Amino acid sequence: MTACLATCDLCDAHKNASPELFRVLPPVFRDFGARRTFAGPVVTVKCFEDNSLVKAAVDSCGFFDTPEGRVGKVLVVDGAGSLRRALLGGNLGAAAARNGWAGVVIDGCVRDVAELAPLDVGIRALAAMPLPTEKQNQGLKDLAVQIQGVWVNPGDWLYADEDGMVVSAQPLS
Ligand SMILES: O=C([O-])CC(=O)C(=O)O
Repeated sequence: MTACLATCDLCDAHKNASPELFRVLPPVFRDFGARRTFAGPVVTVKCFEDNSLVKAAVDSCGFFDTPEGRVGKVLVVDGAGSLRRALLGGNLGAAAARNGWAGVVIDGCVRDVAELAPLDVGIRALAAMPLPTEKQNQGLKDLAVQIQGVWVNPGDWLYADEDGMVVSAQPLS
């Protein structure tokens, strides 16, 4: 299991680090899953009101095994902050939990809030929106994305807890 470090402690230790190494996401995300604290290496998707690649990601294996134990990954979705469509709902959230993802962070919306609430996976998004997307296989994956103005790169480490979310170019200890 990945150690979940307190974001406040990480900020105390790294607040003067260069933004290439350490970034803090703006405090505009709501918590929708049962896992309030999560951390892991980042995988990215960029899409606009089309969650085809979000579905493909959460349907795939969300972890890898190391000699120190299992490491769950964090899917970071640049949805351009759209409040018009939901990029993840109960089915995709359940897939993320089942496939061992540590968390899903969406710069956009989710739906099926009651179904997401008990899932053992971190889920952060801007808001709830009942409208789904049209899946038309549009989007990009494994690229640097901007989440609320903050760069997040594939392979960065994301740490989330009740105080917020931080991103580091290296795993932190
Ligand atoms: O499939 C979708 O577009 C989102 C959804 O409703 C779900 O994950 O259950």
